[in-house]
Amino acid sequence: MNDILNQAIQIAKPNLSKGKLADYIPELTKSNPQNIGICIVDLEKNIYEAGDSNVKFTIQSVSKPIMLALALLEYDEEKIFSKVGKEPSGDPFNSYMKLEIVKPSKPYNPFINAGAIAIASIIKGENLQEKENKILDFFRKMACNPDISINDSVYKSEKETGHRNRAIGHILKNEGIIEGDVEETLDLYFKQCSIEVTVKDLALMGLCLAQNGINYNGERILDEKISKIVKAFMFTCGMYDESGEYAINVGIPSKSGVGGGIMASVPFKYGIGTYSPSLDCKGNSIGGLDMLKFISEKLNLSIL
Ligand SMILES: NC(=O)CC[C@H](N)C(=O)O
Repeated sequence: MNDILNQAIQIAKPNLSKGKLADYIPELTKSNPQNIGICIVDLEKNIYEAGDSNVKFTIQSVSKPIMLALALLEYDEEKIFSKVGKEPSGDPFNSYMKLEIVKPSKPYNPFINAGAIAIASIIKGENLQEKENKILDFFRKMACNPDISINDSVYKSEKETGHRNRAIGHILKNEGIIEGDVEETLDLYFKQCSIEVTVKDLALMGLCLAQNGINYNGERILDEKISKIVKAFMFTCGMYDESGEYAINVGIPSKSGVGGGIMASVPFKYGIGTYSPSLDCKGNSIGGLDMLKFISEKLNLSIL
C-alpha cells in the first residue's frame, strides 16, 4: 500500500501548478500550493500515510456530510428534507441562482452552500457556544481524535468576507427555510468550515461512513440508514458540479472542500483522506482528484 500511495503522489505532483488556491477566503492563501498528502485506513485498522500527511488544513465543505449526519440524528428525514432537496444542482457550490428562479426556494441538496446553511440552522442547542461544542464533539467522535478544533484565523477570515454566504442566509431566512437567527446560523456555518483536520482525520471519518456508522474505535456513531443517505449525497453531489465526471473517473462516494481536502469512503473497504490546496476551476483539489483516480484504478475501488 505504501508504494501505491507514493506512486499516487508522484503522478499528481506535476499537475499541482495548474491550479490555484482558494483566495476568496483570504486566510486560505497562506497554504502552500505544493503540499500534497494522503492517508488510507482499512477495516483491519491499518493506517497508511504518504507525503505531507501531517499538515493541518481547514475542512471547509467536507464538514457538510458530517453536519448532515448530525442533523439526521436530531430530526426525522421528513424535517430534514423539508429544508433541503435530494438532487444535484449542477450549479457552482456557492450559487443562489436557483433559490430565486425555482419556487419554493428550497436548496437543491445539503452540500451546496445554501443547503449546508439550512442544515446548520436546525442543529439543536441553547446558544452558539453549545452548538459549537456539540459539533466539535461529533467531529471528534467521527474521526476518533479528541484534539480536533477550530482554526480561529480562518473562521474570522470567513466571517469578515463571507458576503455571498450571508446573502444566501438572508434569502433563506426570507423564504422561511431558516427558522432561527440568521447571523447565528452563519456563524455556526463559518465555524464548521474552519474546523482543522489532517488527511488522517478525513480518512477516519471516511472509514466511519464506509462501515455504515461504526468509527475506527469500534463505536457505533450513526445507524446504517443515515450513513447510506450521507454516502448517497457524497456520490451524487460531493464534488460540486464536477460530481458526474468524478463518478466516471473515480466512482467512490467523496466530498471535497476548498481548503484542499477530500474525504472518500469506499463501502466496507477503506476510508481515504487527501490534501492538496491547489484547486481546479470548480473548486476541487487537483492533487486529490489525480491521486483518487489513480488509487481507484489501481485497487479497483469504483462502486459501479
Ligand atoms: N466549497 C467549499 O469548501 C465552500 C466552503 C466555504 N467555507 C464557503 O462557504 O464558501
